[in-house]
Amino acid sequence: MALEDKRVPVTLLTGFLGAGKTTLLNHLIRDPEAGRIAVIMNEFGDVALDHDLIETATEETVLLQSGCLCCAILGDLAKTLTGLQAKRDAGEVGFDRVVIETSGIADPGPIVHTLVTDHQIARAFRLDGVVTLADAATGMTTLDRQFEAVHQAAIADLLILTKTDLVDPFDLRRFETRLSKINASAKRVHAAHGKVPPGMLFGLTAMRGDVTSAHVVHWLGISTKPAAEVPEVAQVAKSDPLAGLSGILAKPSAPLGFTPSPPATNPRHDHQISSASIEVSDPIPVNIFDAWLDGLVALRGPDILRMKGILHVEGLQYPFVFHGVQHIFDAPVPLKSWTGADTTSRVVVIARGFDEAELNESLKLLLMRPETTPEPQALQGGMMADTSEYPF
Ligand SMILES: Nc1nc2c(ncn2[C@@H]2O[C@H](COP(=O)(O)OP(=O)(O)OP(=O)(O)O)[C@@H](O)[C@H]2O)c(=O)[nH]1
Repeated sequence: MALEDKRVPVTLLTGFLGAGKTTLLNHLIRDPEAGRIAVIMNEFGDVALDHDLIETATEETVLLQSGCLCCAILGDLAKTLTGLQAKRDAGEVGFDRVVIETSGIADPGPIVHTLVTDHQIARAFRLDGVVTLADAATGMTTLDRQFEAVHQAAIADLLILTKTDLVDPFDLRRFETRLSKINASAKRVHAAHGKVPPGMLFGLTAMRGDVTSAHVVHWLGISTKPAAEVPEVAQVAKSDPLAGLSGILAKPSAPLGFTPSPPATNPRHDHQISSASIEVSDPIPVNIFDAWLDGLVALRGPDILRMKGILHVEGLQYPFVFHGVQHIFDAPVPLKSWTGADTTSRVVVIARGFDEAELNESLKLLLMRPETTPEPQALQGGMMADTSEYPF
């Protein structure tokens, strides 16, 4: 039976300058179906305009000003969240969830890191999803010019296209295609002037112990085709599974065949973004997964915009869902109530500066099988070493 996660869900609402975040938020907080929401807003610059534009339907609206949330005032976010929690515990305010509206130029990565790694925050709050608004009218140019906008799209669980009324269907399709190349796993919807049913914005990640397999597959956004049916993957699985593994592992300077990141020559274009996914039908030995992950993170950590997946580990009865941004991972969540015979692991990676073939090749390492696999509990270090107990 899965333990109920009682922490307050936090939605990160991001999107480039003028994408329509405040417009959407105004609709949201007026919608009775959205429940009680505490809003944290961040504006970059001296004039706190958005704060004035937000109607006072929420019990608690906090403005974080004079700096960008993703850099200068990350510490303020931690203080604000813990302050909100203290007021809630004291019965001074009531809210069931928090929405953080980032400034338009914020890189959402560091904010996600803070939500996940700050122990005080993570005790009371959990990331419920990243919602990114993409302006269909100006989005193409913004993606060309601003890497923050590319990262905002890449990290999203849900992409909301705004201002679709201002573009013709052909341009809209081109924009959608571009977004799908940056982040194939995010669901995409259109919103006219910020009108989105609240239910669509919430419960986006599968980082909860009580999720269903359908929810996980939806969150990962990849097909449910078994690995054996994917010709390229099946071929690798059948070739000598250990060929190269020990050799690769014996070369710590280039573990698992990854090459160190080349210096970014033009970080402002999303053609440097690639994504890849894999499905592995049989449980993965924990040391294979740890070796793959360690190698990827050690050499290419800063380039990993997002990684998520469900993992069936050899020797464990139930799978885990995991989620990482760059080298930082949420505590993996064991799905103890998982039922059914499906043991397919699914992993999705969105990265910068990778050749897509290289990314696919690295994922195929998850199909390798050593002759003997240590018990998961016996392993030291690595992601799985910390996951034997549900932390909440
Ligand atoms: N035509 C059209 N305009 C929209 C739509 N959504 C929002 N807008 C307008 O876009 C402008 C910017 O919207 P905001 O909600 O302030 O955008 P924001 O993302 O909060 O902006 P920043 O805080 O500056 O980053 C406003 O004038 C909105 O009325 C839409 O679907 N269609």
